[in-house]
Amino acid sequence: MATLVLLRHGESVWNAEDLFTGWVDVDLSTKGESEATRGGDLLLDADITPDVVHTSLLKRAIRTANIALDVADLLWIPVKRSWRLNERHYGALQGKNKAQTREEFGEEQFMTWRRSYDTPPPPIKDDDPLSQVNDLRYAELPSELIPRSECLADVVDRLLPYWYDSIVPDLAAGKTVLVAAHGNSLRALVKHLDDISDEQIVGLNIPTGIPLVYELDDDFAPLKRGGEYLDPAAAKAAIEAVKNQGGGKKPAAPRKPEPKKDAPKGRRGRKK
Ligand SMILES: O=C(O)[C@@H](CO)OP(=O)(O)O
Repeated sequence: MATLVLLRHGESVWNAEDLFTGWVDVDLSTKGESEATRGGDLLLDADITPDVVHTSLLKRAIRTANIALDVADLLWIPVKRSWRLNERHYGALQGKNKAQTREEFGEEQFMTWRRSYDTPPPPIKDDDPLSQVNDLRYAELPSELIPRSECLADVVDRLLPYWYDSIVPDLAAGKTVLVAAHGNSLRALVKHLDDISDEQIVGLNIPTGIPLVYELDDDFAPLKRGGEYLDPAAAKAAIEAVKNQGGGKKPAAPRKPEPKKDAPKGRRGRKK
């Protein structure tokens, strides 16, 4: 048996402004820092002591992990970072306001870009100031691996090699693993862990800053599907808030007005 803790970063300054973020490296808001602190408190209260932390290359996840681990006096544990845990690349939508995008393109297109499994937003151009092609932290990645836009299926494809090659070996060694990442990279991981269908994953949202704990069996499958949030009531409310970003399903106020293959099924910790 192994313990896996998933932690979405605390609220970022762009979450607070309702902007599509993706690979843009924005910082935590003050509220996000408090959420990260509470994440650390929740780990302490639950007596969960991570042995190793895996983060993306983006500071909102890195700082969330640091703040939470500092609370637990665990800043010293080994850390591994990978672009494969980054947020979904939001393509040309990066930096755009969600509510305005919804208003401009309509609810259906907005939700297709935001939550459909296999439709990526329009690609970002390489000369766009919000493109990551010239970002130093990806300098060793072949240019074709740097996304210009991603749907969730793309995230599953790029995340799973890291799951198998880096996270599973830590779990197999009996370590309690903390993964500090992002709404959509964690949705991709949860889809894999809980074997959620392409249709069902559309409705799954991950709240900021609340640890989600999975106990895994010897095949790295969850003993309890969906795991357990350390503060279930707060998680429920926060999930609704994520769902409703950009105006959600609420009626609009009167104002101006190629398929990807899913991850192969089977044992979750084994390469197929
Ligand atoms: O903007 C983003 O990068 C993500 C996460 O904040 O947003 P969404 O929940 O709309 O996919």
